[in-house]
Amino acid sequence: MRLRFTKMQGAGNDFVVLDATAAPLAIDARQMRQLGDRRFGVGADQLLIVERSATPGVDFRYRIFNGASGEEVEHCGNGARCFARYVRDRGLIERDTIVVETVNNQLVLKLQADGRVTVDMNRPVLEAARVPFDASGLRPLAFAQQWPVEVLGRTLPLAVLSMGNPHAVLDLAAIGCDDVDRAPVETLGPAIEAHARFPRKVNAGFLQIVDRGHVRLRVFERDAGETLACGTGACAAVVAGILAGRLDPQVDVETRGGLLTIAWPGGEASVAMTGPAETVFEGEITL
Ligand SMILES: N[C@@H](CCC[C@H](N)C(=O)O)C(=O)O
Repeated sequence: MRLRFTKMQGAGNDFVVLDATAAPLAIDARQMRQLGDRRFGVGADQLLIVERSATPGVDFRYRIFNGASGEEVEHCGNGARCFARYVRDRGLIERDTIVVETVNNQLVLKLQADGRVTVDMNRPVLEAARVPFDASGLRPLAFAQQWPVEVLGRTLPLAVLSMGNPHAVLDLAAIGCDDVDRAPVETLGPAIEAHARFPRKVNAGFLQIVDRGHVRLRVFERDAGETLACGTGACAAVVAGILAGRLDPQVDVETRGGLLTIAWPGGEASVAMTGPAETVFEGEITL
């Protein structure tokens, strides 16, 4: 099968985007992995399939797959911004405000005059069971979403929450690390990702708080390894920092691939994420 694709990136988190708005696309997990493969395919952290939506008031549906596993996932913040740029640049919609549904959510996206995209990421889910996180036998730490979790022989205070997909955030101050570049992402990342308390695995965030409005973040993503940025991970880290009383309601998140701005007033309010989204190249591949 020959397939046209668009390669995009949002803060260095990269995507292969496929257009299924005119006709359905039948791609299996093996073909997904081939598209995601950086040597035998195009190469991407995630693959996005754009479809029309049948739901009244919703413009599109977009599906997200991790490139390394070919598994479908619930949410992708950087992907959402690239999706918005994609449908607008291709003339699939004329409006600057777009409503899209994912497998478990509806999102509202807004293209800004400066080229960035703002996504209403909905409210964070803090109930452990809904992350999902198995908290049996554990007592929460000072904040309801923070749990003492045994990882590689040490107890880590992990903030556990869902942004539609599962996240565990480690404030590096808790392990005496003051520079995210020296965080033990390669060792703790895979151990947290596959920890038995997360039945659907988890994205592991490593947070350095610079000041109340500025953090640095690395994320070891579920089924993707460390990426240059993770949009849902940035939202999860800021929510965790705000709930811990360590961050203001608006925070600049410095990732290895670029800057994301996250705002959350707290409570039942939505998290807003603003950041870049760009097309890198287009092409055709035989699968
Ligand atoms: N890069 C993403 C998240 C992609 C999905 C994640 N790996 C998962 O399995 O949940 C983002 O920008 O949010």
